Amino acid sequence: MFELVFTRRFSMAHRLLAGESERCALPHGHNEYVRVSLRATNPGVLDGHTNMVLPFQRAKETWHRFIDEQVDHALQLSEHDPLLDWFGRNEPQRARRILVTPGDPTTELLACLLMAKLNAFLADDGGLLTCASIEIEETPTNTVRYTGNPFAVLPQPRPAPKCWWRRADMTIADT
Ligand SMILES: Nc1nc2c(c(=O)[nH]1)N=C([C@H](O)[C@H](O)COP(=O)(O)OP(=O)(O)OP(=O)(O)O)CN2
Repeated sequence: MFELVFTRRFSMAHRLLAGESERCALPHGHNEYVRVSLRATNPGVLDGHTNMVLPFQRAKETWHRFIDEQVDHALQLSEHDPLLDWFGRNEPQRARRILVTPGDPTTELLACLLMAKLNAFLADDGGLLTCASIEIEETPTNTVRYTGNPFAVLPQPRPAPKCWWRRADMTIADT
């Protein structure tokens, strides 16, 4: 079966409060790569004319716009992080650039949130493709890969329509 594989780079900052590492609890940044593999939902044969699963541009346009305009240079914070309140009170304009996660914004969580978001975009575009796997290279030495259904592992803190990763829009938070 064909897979269309697209890679995008983004910069981000986060901190992890619930784990054991004091180092990770201080805000810090990474330049990351996200690589997605897309499969046809109803695979067919090449037609002898266009010979495409789908034009690359159509398959990746909304996704790359989301990564470039919303994820790139966003600060990622847990919805329990007190820094969220600080930004809301002191820099409300910048608070809109915070990607808010259900619990600590680890690479595992981000991979599944982004996969769910991509699948929402693909479903909204006719459901011709679905994301089969995602990889996030957090650092040159650490990569997380997820294959399968992201909802099998994602927390569900609120009803589905109130979770930004389930909506086919450009939101990165629910507040
Ligand atoms: N399972 C996870 N463990 C860790 C995550 C994560 O998302 N999932 N994230 C971090 C921190 O973000 C940390 O900044 C990166 O990890 P670390 O291994 O400390 O990165 P290094 O660049 O220092 O890696 P080296 O290969 O040791 O140079 C921590 N853990």
